[in-house]
Amino acid sequence: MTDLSTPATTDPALRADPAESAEAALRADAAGPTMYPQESGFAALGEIRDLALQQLSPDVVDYLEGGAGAEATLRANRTAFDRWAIRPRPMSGVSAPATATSFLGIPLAAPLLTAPFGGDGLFHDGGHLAVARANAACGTASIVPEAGSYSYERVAEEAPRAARIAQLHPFDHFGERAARAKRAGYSALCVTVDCPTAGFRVRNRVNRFNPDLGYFAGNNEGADAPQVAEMFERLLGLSAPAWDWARLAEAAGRCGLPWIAKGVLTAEAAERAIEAGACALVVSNHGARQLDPAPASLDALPEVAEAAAGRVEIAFDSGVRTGADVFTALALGADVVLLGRLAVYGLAAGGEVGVRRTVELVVEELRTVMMLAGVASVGELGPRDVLRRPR
Ligand SMILES: Cc1cc2nc3c(=O)[nH]c(=O)nc-3n(C[C@H](O)[C@H](O)[C@H](O)COP(=O)(O)O)c2cc1C
Ligand SMILES: O=C(O)C(=O)c1ccccc1
Repeated sequence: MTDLSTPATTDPALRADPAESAEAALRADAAGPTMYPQESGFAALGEIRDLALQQLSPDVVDYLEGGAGAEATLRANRTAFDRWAIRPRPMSGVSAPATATSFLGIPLAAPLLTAPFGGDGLFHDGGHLAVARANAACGTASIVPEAGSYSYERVAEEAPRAARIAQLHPFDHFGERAARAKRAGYSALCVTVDCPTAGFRVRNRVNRFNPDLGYFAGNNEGADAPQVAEMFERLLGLSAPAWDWARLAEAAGRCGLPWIAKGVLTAEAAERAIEAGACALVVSNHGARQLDPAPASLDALPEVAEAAAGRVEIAFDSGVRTGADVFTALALGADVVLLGRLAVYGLAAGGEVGVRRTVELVVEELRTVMMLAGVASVGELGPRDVLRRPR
C-alpha cells in the first residue's frame, strides 16, 4: 500500500484543475466585469465528483458508489429529496443568512460535519488527515472512523484545535477504543448501531474487492497481517457477537463521553437509543450500504424527530448531494447534516483543498437557498419551509 505517513506530493486538484482552461481563456479580458466569480478551482460539486470518479480505480469507485442488495435504498435516498420543494418567501429582506450553530456543544460555522468513512487512504493519501484540516479551515467538524487509514491520535495531532468526534463499532474492543479517543481529546463518540454485520454489497463481491487491509487499520498499530485480518472480520461482524442496546448502554455509560447513535430510522430505535443514554441520533441508512431495502433516510427523519421530541440532538445523512438538500433536511427536523460521499468526492478530487471546496460550495448554495426562502438563520428552519410535491 501507499506509504500513509508521507503527505501526497501532487495535489490532483492542482494537477487536473477543470477550471484551469476556462480560466486561461478568460485571462485576456479578466479586467472586465464578470457575471460569476472567476476564481480558480472547482466551480460546482458535480465537477468534483466527476474528477474523483475519473481518478479512482473501478473497484474503488464501486466500493464508494455502491449500495447494498438491489440498491433500492440507494435510489430511494435520492428520490425522497425529489419529493420535496422549498417554499419561497419573496421580499423577506434576508440578505445575510446565518449558518452558525452548534452540535453537542461543538461550535460550527455551518450545520455540517463530515461523516465517518473507513478506508480513506484508498481515496487520497492524506485520508482523514486532509479531511480534518479541511474541517478546521471551514469551522466544521470531523467524525473520525475507527476503520480509517490513520489512528484517532494521528488525526487529532493533524488539526490540534479542531473539534472531533470518534466513530466506533459496538464490539468487544469498545472500552479500550473509547478510552483512547478520550485521551486523544475527542469530545464525543459516534457509535454505529446499524452495522452488526456489513451489508450485502454485490458490487464488491462481483469485483472480488480485496483492498489492502492496512487502509482500514489505522487504529491497529503494531498488529500483524493475520491480526488485522481478524480485526477486520470482527469489524464486519463476521465473527464477533453482535451487541444489543443494554450492552451498549453499559459500555457507553462507563466511558465518560457523550455518545451519538448513528443509524436510527424508526421511532422505536430512537426511543431505545435515548433510553440507552444517547445524547444525539444520526438518522441514517448508512448511505444505503447496510439494509436494503430500507426506508429512505429523509422519509424516516420526521418520524425520528417527532419521537425524539427535543430530548436529543438530531443529525442526518444519506443521499445529501446539494446545499438545498441540507436545507430540506434541516427543515424536516435535523439540527446538522453529515456529508458522506460528498466529502469522499472532495477528498479524492483534491485532498484537503477538495474537501474544503466541497464544504464551501454546499454552504454557498445553502446560503443562497436561505435568502430565496427568506430564512434568516438555520435555527429557524422548520416544516413550514418545505412542501411535499403533488405526485
Ligand atoms: C466509502 C464509505 C465508507 C464508510 N465507512 C463507514 C464507517 O466506517 N463507519 C460508519 O459508521 N459509516 C461509514 N460510512 C457511511 C457514512 O458515514 C454515511 O452514513 C454515508 O456515507 C451517508 O450517505 P451518503 O454517502 O449518501 O451521504 C461509509 C460510507 C462510505 C461512502
Ligand atoms: O463501508 C462501509 O460503509 C463501512 O461502514 C465500513 C465498515 C468497516 C470498514 C470499512 C467500511
